Amino acid sequence: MSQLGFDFNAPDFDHSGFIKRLLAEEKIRYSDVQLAKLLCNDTDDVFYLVLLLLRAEQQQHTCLDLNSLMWENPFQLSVIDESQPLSPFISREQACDKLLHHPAVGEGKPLQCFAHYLYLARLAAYEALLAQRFSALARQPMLLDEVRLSALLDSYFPATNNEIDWQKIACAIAASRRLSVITGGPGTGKTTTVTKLLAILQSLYLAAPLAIKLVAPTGKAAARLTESIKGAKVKLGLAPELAALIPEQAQTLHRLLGVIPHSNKFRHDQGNPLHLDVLIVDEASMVDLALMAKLVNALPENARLILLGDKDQLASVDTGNVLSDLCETLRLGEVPSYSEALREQLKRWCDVNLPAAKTPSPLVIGDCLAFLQKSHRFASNSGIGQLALAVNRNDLNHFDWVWQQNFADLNWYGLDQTQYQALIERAVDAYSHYLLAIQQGASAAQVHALFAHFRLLVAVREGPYGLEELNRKIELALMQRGLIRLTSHIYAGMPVMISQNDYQLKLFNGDIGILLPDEQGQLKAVFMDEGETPRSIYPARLPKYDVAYVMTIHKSQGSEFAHTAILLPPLQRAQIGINRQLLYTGITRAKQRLELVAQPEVLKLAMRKSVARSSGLALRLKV
Ligand SMILES: Nc1ncnc2c1ncn2[C@@H]1O[C@H](COP(=O)(O)OP(=O)(O)OP(=O)(O)O)[C@@H](O)[C@H]1O
Repeated sequence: MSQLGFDFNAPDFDHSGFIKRLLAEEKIRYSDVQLAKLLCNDTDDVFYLVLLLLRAEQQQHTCLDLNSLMWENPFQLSVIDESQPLSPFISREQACDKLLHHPAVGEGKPLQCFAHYLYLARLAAYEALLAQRFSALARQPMLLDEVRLSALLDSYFPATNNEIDWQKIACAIAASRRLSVITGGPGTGKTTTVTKLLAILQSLYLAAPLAIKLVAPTGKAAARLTESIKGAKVKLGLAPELAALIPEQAQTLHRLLGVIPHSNKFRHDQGNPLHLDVLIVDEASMVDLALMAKLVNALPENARLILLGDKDQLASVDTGNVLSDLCETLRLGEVPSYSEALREQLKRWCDVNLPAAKTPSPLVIGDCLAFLQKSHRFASNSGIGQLALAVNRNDLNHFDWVWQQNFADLNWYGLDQTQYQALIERAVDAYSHYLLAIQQGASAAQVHALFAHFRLLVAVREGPYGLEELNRKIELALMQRGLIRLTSHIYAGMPVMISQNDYQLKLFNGDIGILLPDEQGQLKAVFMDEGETPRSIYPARLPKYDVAYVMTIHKSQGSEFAHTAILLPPLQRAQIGINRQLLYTGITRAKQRLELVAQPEVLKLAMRKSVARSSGLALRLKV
């Protein structure tokens, strides 16, 4: 008997049968087997660990966490026949020992180990670089006029009551450090805080104003940041000379870094750093490990990096979970664990006495974190805000309470054929406004604004509850109402969402265009880019796209809609891909009205299921 209690990896273990079963159950891909064979000559423990690593990478984990691996059934095979082995390993100890002594593992080798994590070398290198740069930024001291900073903080955050002003604390932290992370849910004032921060920084360095750049991961998110900063500047009523020193125009990260066509490198890197003093990255939860590493690597010496985002949203589409890893120690309702030195500084600058941390922050970047927890967008009578809170905390009592309140901004319909059909009709009503505006000759900007008012969000692509089928059903219903003329596969008013980056055309995953006739009546896809200027492209030249009446919640990240509807599949189809972060992200896309079409059990299932991605970043950032 083995240490795992099963005699699976006996000398006569049927490797080819086991691999066939992994392929048949779609636990691995054929190409994974080929790659694993390249790295390991034998079908041994390390071979299977590589298969598991490749599987983890496809699920966007940065590494394979050997501590949380279910060694008895690591591939999560279904138990059909008791005599069929579920694990190729004799014991965890033996597998780990073989791994450490394997010729493909180690510094400069294709596989690397760090603590109890196994990596593909490329991802280990990104993670190590990021940890090293973040630590250096967090430790780099800054010269500061404390008296002036304190006076500026007081003028931008006048004391109102006895409550701790966390926005003021966030500003104090970000003004005094090279690295800061400001996280918070929707409407907690991240943009307002950062606008005040920029005003404070420019006031501190008035003699030589700072070069400030604003970026976001997608064009849509950059456009939103531009709008929010513009709005926040107006609300703050800044003196014109100071307002002029605060940029409004945000750009995409790719544009800032300078895309090189057909290359995964950027024009700006360590050898050719960016020209800036302060970089603000909004929607940082969407930035994957590789992009964040390349961004941080391209920062010039002495630059400040300020990351903004909601740590509880879905992680980036690609590998990693950087923002969430950085904010790992933050808990809703709790004061962050700041060092004694920072608490002293905050007392001097903000006149605030923060309680000593129960345990010191284990992270080097602990003093760089600011957590905004009070929503200023959603009043206590807003159902959207309360529902987001209940879901985020997985608080079923609060969830039930929310639905007893009959909030005006919240509707929940169950899921049956009638509700499904009614949702399509409501979507058609909502989309009729922008389509009628096209018929009346409205400008592209107006059409885009009307289209952006409403969106139907779904969890999946395929099947009756998925993006593709629902897009077709909405198109058909729009045609039946005479709102579109569906004579060919493209038509006036057709909304498209780009699903593949095209660096030449400067069209990026998530960009939204609407097909509109030009002066000659020729249909062109019109995009609004990050600014107000429309850009037209012949439909035939477009990279891969989806019709955009319906969007997956994943793709909706970084966007907001005044009116948002969410459709979730029934329980029997909801086991994969439905989780708390997905539901929370969907809910927080809604600004004024949210409707949910879902079974209660599915909402509760989503709340229970929190997903985490394996990564060693937090461990590398340990003090
Ligand atoms: N301290 C405050 N007191 C009153 N209103 C505030 C305060 N901070 C922010 N607001 C208002 O709350 C709203 C949301 O603020 P803001 O856009 O800065 O939040 P955000 O966290 O950036 O939101 P988003 O979810 O869009 O990222 C704005 O209307 C803003 O003016």
